[in-house]
Amino acid sequence: MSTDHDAAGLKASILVEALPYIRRFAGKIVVVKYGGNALAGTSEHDALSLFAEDIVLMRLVGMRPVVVHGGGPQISDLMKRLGKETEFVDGLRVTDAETVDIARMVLKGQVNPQIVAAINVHGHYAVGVSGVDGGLIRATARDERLGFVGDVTEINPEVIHGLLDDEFVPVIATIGSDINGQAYNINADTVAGAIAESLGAEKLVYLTDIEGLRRDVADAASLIRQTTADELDQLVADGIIAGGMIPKVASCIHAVRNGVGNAHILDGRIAHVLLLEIFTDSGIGTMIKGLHGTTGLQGDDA
Ligand SMILES: Nc1ncnc2c1ncn2[C@@H]1O[C@H](COP(=O)(O)OP(=O)(O)O)[C@@H](O)[C@H]1O
Ligand SMILES: CC(=O)N[C@@H](CCC(=O)OP(=O)(O)O)C(=O)O
Repeated sequence: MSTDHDAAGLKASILVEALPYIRRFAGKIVVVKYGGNALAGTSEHDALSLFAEDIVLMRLVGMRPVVVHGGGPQISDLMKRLGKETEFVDGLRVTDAETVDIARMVLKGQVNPQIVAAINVHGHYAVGVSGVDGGLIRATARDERLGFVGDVTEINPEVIHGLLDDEFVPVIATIGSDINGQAYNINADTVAGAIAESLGAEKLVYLTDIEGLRRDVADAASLIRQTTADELDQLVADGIIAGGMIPKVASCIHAVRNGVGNAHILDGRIAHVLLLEIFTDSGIGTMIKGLHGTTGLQGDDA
């Protein structure tokens, strides 16, 4: 009997703890980058279902989530099946004409509808778009040695505002185009940051395959719970941020210096990690504090 009461009390206290955050974040835009690795976790279907539940819950309590997704491992899989070699330079996939077609097929044809469908199990919430739709992402070639890898030159967020105003959850595949209609393959981390800035998002959240930033990649105990753009500049200069973490951290630094409230790096493999970050006092993962951001950390400006 008393255990039943304890369990019920715990459930109630979790809901009560969420209340101030539900109030605070009502109407706020949260850009969530869902990496291909998070999607390709041990149990793909379960990981995606849990993620979809979090997005739907955020939307139902009045937040305005925007999903930007990757699909790197999935592009590599198809390339392998087609007998094509994959080559990365500084974390970016060397993209010839055939590879940009493959990237477009995988991102807009496979990963995007998978995420949209998982969200829409719960109702008619999600709409998938690519950066080509509504001229959302204008891009230009980054470096001719990388082929059709794009740098974002401009974000035209009208199509996203339209979807948000109609209460949809935009799900964005990161293919952009130049003024001549040429498609480019763009790193999803970079796009998420640029979109968060253009929307003046309250939060930019990266879901990845590690619990957050570490001072020493090999030491789980060195997790950084809260940091600033200035401190991150130093960690980058010291070579502590490496590999696939570099574009995430660069985007977080840029975003919090350009109007985004806070940025977060979280472990997408943890069940309901988004809810744990947004709706609990303790938060989770690494938070990069912006100038205007509010935090979920106890004793802060809650
Ligand atoms: N300082 C650091 N703290 C945490 N992870 C780091 C750090 N430096 C490099 N990494 C690496 O970055 C990886 C996440 O980047 P990546 O594999 O590209 O993720 P995703 O596929 O989700 O975009 C981690 O698994 C980790 O190995
Ligand atoms: C230019 C470039 O490298 N583009 C990425 C786009 C997908 C992506 O970024 O996916 P993740 O977030 O899952 O890594 C690629 O081709 O893999």
